[in-house]
Formats: sequence, structure tokens, C-alpha cells
Amino acid sequence: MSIGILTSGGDCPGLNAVIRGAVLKGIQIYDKEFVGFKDGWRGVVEGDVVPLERKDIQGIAKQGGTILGTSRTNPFEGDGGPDRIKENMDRLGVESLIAIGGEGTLAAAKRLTDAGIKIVGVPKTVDNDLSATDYTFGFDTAVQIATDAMDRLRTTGDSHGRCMVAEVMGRHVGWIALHSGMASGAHAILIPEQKTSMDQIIRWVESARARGRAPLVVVAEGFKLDTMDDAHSERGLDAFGRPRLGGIGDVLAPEIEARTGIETRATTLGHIQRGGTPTAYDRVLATRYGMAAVDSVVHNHWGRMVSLRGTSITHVAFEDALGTLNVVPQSRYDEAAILFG
Ligand SMILES: Nc1ncnc2c1ncn2[C@@H]1O[C@H](COP(=O)(O)OP(=O)(O)O)[C@@H](O)[C@H]1O
Ligand SMILES: O=P(O)(O)OC[C@H]1O[C@](O)(COP(=O)(O)O)[C@@H](O)[C@@H]1O
Ligand SMILES: [Mg+2]
Repeated sequence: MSIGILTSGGDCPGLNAVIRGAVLKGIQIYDKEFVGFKDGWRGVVEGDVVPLERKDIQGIAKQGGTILGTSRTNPFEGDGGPDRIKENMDRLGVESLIAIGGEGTLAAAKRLTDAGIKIVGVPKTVDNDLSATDYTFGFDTAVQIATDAMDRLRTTGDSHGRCMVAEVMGRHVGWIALHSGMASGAHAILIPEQKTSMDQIIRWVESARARGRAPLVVVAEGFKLDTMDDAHSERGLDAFGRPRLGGIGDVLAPEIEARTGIETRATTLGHIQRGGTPTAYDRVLATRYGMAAVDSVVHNHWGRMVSLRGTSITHVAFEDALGTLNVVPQSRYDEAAILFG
């Protein structure tokens, strides 16, 4: 009997390092065998597997994306459901699953665990919005990519004396904006947790300009002005029916230019933040998660997700991992805001 691995939901750098960590430890220490399910829950529902032997995971820790593919398939929709999945697993000789994904994937994993399927979870979120773990892999890489981009925006902004607006990911939480904004010396950081007025943004921009700086405004895609009920969305819905975000930077830039007279340009970093090689930190964290997930399988920790607390890897029940978002606390925002303007 083998262990099946799947990656589900939005991708991020480090997924392959989790797969490698799990397979290596499973083979070396526990004499286990693995298969990979293709494209998240789709592969589980359709019984679409690929081999995961040692040769298949060689050298992949540094590779972005996921060698297994990913999707936003709901395992309960269409022909899916626990009975179909159990049938597939029995036929393929798969005893248990390691599901690597965010809160959506883990919500599905919880329902399947409740139906008797043996699953352990590995948290994935580039936004860093899961509260049951201190950090997840992918976040550090996204912050580094965003910081590099902002360093570049600042030199071109300085040359032209322009205000630069940099839009980063962050649907519900502003961690990428907060960290990349602090790292790059932004003059304003706008996050979903803190509705802000246009007047306040203008004051920060004008204050930076008054000191002779080319203002840099960092905005998370989920940010709302105090006049907005919902985050800006103009790109339809994703596969799970949620509004696709993005474009708030393009809303703010002309308004800043009109109100300050400072020529303003907006740049949306988008999926660049989720692509390419993971940082060393993310590779190490992801590898440790993968190894811990195999420990969880061996110790029958079904319905639990591995998690980072301080520097130790531990595990928490899916239900405790799903309830609350890891929002930017007021104190962290206030600390960053000292640097605004
Ligand atoms: N409560 C749920 N029950 C079953 N499937 C779910 C549930 N919530 C999410 N999913 C499935 O898991 C997929 C992955 O979730 P999503 O939020 O897109 O990514 P992530 O796992 O990265 O958070 C969703 O597209 C959906 O099909
Ligand atoms: O373009 P996609 O794949 O629909 O994903 C976009 C969304 O995924 C995110 O990157 C979140 O990813 P995580 O699930 O990894 O936290 C959001 O910031 C963004 O709204
Ligand atoms: Mg999600």
C-alpha cells in the first residue's frame, strides 16, 4: 500500500520541496512507497496518478510550481465524493493521502476525513493567512520578489520624480504588503485589515514629496478605501466562484495624480510573486513540512495539519486550523505606520 500526495489550490514556490521531503523521508526512514495524484482533488476523484519514486523527486526542491499540477476541483462535486475516492484509492493500492493546500483544500480534506479517508495536511498559502501556523512556505519568496520589484520601482520613480503604486497579492490579509513595504521603505502600506481614506493616502504621498522623495505606495489587492464595501474586482470569478481581485493600484494611481499633481504610475506584480525558485528559507520549511507529514502518516495523525510554531514543527486538527484568518494585528500595522509619509 502506498501514500498518495496531492497539491491543490493556488500554487506557490516550495510545493516541490514538500513533495521531495515527504518522499525522501518516507523511503529512507519508513520504507514507504508513494504515488502523486495529478492536479489536486481532480486526480483523486478521477484516479489519475503518476509514480513518485526517488528518481522522480531528484533536484526538485529548488523548482517553482508543482510537478503534480494543481486545480481548484471540489472533490464533492460532479462524480466526486468519498465513495468514489475510496474506490479509487483501493484500486490503486493507496492507503492514505498527504494533501498540500490552503484553507480551501484543508476544508475539503476535513470533510473527506470525517467520511473515513485517511488524510494529513500540509499548509500552503502565499498570503500567509492561516492562523494555525506561524509561517507557510511561499510567503518568504513572495515578499523577496515584491521587495526586489519595489527597489526597482523606487529607482525609476526617483529618476522621474513620480509616485509609484505597487500592487501585491493579499486577498484577506496584508502580510506580503506589510513586509515588502517595510523592507523597501514604502511611504504608505494599504492592507485589507485597515480601511483608509483617500485623504489620508494623499497626506502620506504629499509628506514624502515635501521631503524630496518619490513616493512609493504599496497596496494589497484586497485593500478597501473607506468608501468601498468590497475589494476591487473587475476580472470575473475564479473556479471556486470567488471574485478575482486585482486592479486597485490602477484605481488609486489616477486619483493620487489628480489630487496631488504628482505624476503617478501603478504596477501590479500579480503572479510573478508566486512563480520561480523558492528562497532558502522556504525550501527548508517546505522540506521539514514534508518530512513531518510522513511522520504524521506513520503515527496515524489523520485529520491533522503540520504546523510551524516558533522553530518547531508540530501539528493541529483541521477544524482548529480552519476557523480563523491570520490577520495583520493592529500593533504590527501601527509599528509600520510610524514609517509612513
Ligand atoms: N468546504 C469545502 N468543501 C469541499 N471542497 C472545498 C471546500 N472549500 C474549498 N474546497 C475546494 O478546495 C479547492 C481549493 O481551495 P482554494 O481556496 O482555491 O485553495 P487553497 O487550498 O489554496 O485555499 C477549492 O477550489 C474547492 O474546490
Ligand atoms: O490567480 P489565482 O490562482 O486565482 O489566485 C489568486 C489569489 O491567490 C492568492 O495568491 C492567495 O493564495 P494562497 O491561497 O496561497 O494564500 C491571492 O493573493 C490571490 O487573490
Ligand atoms: Mg484559499
